[in-house]
Amino acid sequence: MAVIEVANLRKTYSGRAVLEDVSFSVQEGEVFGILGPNGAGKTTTVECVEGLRRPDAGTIRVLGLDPVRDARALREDVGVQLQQTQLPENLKVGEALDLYASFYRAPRDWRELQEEWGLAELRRARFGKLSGGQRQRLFIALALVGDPKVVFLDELTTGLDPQARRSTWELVKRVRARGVTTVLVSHFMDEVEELCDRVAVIDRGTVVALDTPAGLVGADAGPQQMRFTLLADTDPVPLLSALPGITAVDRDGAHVTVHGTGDFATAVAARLAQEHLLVTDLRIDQRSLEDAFIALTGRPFDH
Ligand SMILES: Nc1ncnc2c1ncn2[C@@H]1O[C@H](COP(=O)(O)OP(=O)(O)OP(=O)(O)O)[C@@H](O)[C@H]1O
Repeated sequence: MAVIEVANLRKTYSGRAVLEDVSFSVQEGEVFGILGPNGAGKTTTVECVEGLRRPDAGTIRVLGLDPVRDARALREDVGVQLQQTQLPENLKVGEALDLYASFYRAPRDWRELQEEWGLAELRRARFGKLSGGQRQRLFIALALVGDPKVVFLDELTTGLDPQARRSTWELVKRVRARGVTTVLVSHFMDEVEELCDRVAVIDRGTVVALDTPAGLVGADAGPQQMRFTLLADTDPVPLLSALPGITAVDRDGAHVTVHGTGDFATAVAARLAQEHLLVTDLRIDQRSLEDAFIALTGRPFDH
C-alpha cells in the first residue's frame, strides 16, 4: 500500500520554479530516501508533503489524505523531526519528551521511549548541553513520541562526526524495524546507500532517478575494472580475453587490469584458479552512487 503519493508536484518562489514536476510514492514500511545536492528542492518537496507548504500544482496524499486540507487528521499519524533551532536551550530532555507527548491524543509512553533511545541518563540534561549525536537521538525520539505511522527525518547527520553518524544510522534501522514508514532527506550518498530501500534523486527540482540504491548503481552501469598482480610469469591476456563479459585485458609487467561488465570478475577468478595462477593486490573498482549521480546528471555531486 502506498502511504505517500506525490504526483506532478510544482512549486515556484517569486516566479522561479524550484520544483518542476516531482512524482513518487512511498510504500508502507519503506525507508525512502530523497537525495540531492544543496538547493535541489528536497526540503521544499518534503515540506509540501508534510503540509507545511502549499504546492502550486500537483497532488499529494499521505495515508490517503491531503496534507494541507486534512492537516489536523494527519497530525496524529505523522512524525516530523525538529530542526536544531526549535527547542529552547534550557529545556531538559525529560521535559521535552513529556511536553511533546502531551501534544498527542494517544502518545507512546515517553519514559519507555526515553529508555529505548538511551536518553534516560540524560533526562535531566538541558538541550543546550547535548552533543550533536545526543540531540539527534532526542529529535528522533520526539518525532516518534506520537506513535506515528510515517516519520520524516531531514538532514539527520549533517554536522555529526563519523562515529555519531554511524550511531544515528543504527537508530534509523531501529525505526524501520518497528515498521514505521520513513522518509529520509539526505545529501549523503553513503547514508542513503546504507539505510534506504528506495531513493528518489532530485536535481534542480526534478526527479532524475528513482530506484533501489543497488539499482541506481547498477543502472546504466558502465564498465568496471578488476586489477591484480600476477605471481607467475604467464601472459594472462589470451587466457582471460575470451571470457564472457570481458571487454579488454591490459598488462603492464605483472600488473593486470581487466575491463568488463556484469559478473565478469567471478569468471576471471575461476579461470585463474583453474590455471593455478596466484594473484595478489586484487581490487575491483565498483561503481558508487556518486558515479551513478554523475552518469545521471552529467556533473559531480556537490554538497
Ligand atoms: N521560502 C523560500 N523563498 C524563496 N526561495 C526559496 C524558499 N525556500 C527555498 N527556496 C529556494 O528553493 C531552492 C530549493 O531549496 P530547498 O531548501 O528545497 O533545497 P534542498 O534540496 O533542501 O537544499 P539543502 O540541501 O540546501 O537544504 C533553493 O534555491 C532555495 O534557495
